[in-house]
Amino acid sequence: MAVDRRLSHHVGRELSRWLSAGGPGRGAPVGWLEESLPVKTFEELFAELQAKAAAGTPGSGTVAALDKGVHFIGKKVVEEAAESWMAAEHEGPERTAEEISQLLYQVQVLMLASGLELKDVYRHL
Ligand SMILES: N=c1c2ncn([C@@H]3O[C@H](COP(=O)(O)OP(=O)(O)OP(=O)(O)O)[C@@H](O)[C@H]3O)c2ncn1[C@@H]1O[C@H](COP(=O)(O)O)[C@@H](O)[C@H]1O
Repeated sequence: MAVDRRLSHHVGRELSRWLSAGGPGRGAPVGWLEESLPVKTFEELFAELQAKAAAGTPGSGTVAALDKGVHFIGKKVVEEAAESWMAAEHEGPERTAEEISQLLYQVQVLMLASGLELKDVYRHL
């Protein structure tokens, strides 16, 4: 079930990005979709999550997670860290990258739940 939900989240996110990028184009070359997908950086994702948290955006998984609190979010961080580790050992680089992206997302949600901004963390790097 976890894999189904993750796949559905991934497909939905990619479809939404594809539509934002203009959807199907006449004569689009093979591979156009993959190559035209915008890349979301760590900073851009954090700004997006901050804005959703501040607005209490309806339907946002981030807002729902923040409502559940640090204990719930902390467990998600540990879950995604373990899945990243397992993917790195057994599932190859593509799956590892996917799991790490989810780990980075959950870490950002934990930062928001803790009242931290990027600069608060960056100064320790
Ligand atoms: N990168 C992510 C991302 N990675 C994981 N998740 C969610 O984090 C949750 C936990 O992921 P799992 O795959 O572990 O979930 P699960 O185990 O299948 O299910 P449960 O643990 O929830 O039962 C799921 O609900 C995922 O959908 C994410 N949710 C959002 N983002 C990004 O955050 C942005 C804002 O999202 P919203 O706040 O939902 O609009 C999006 O545009 C995305 O870019």
